[in-house]
Amino acid sequence: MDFHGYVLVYSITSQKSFEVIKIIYEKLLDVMGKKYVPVVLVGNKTDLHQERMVSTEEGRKLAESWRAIFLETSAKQNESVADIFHRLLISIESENGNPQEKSNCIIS
Ligand SMILES: Nc1nc2c(ncn2[C@@H]2O[C@H](COP(=O)(O)OP(=O)(O)OP(=O)(O)O)[C@@H](O)[C@H]2O)c(=O)[nH]1
Repeated sequence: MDFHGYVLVYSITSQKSFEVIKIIYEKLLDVMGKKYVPVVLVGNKTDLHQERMVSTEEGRKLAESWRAIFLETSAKQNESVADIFHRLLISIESENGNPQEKSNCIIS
């Protein structure tokens, strides 16, 4: 099977999940033998903002260091979930050298 991009999700309420996602990313690059892979980094569970352990800034900085897209979501409240896949597809298209406007992939 051919993989083109990845969605890596951590919980904003868990520092451990944030650390684990870094390890997963490194292993991913290692296995694929690449220096770059299209990734959307997702901080999930924004509805639990009172239990937040990972700041938005930390997530954003990590994504920047990977040249990844960064989003915070609440799967529970279905907030920005469709956006994850839309933006991943744009990132994959761009990696493949296809400009966004030429894409005929539609997500609804
Ligand atoms: N409040 C809240 N809970 C969520 C959200 N997304 C998932 N959960 C809950 O988090 C728990 C773990 O969700 P899973 O989908 O099983 O995620 P997982 O990565 O397989 O979790 P683990 O197996 O615990 O590592 C479940 O109880 C979900 O209902 C969210 O956006 N907000």
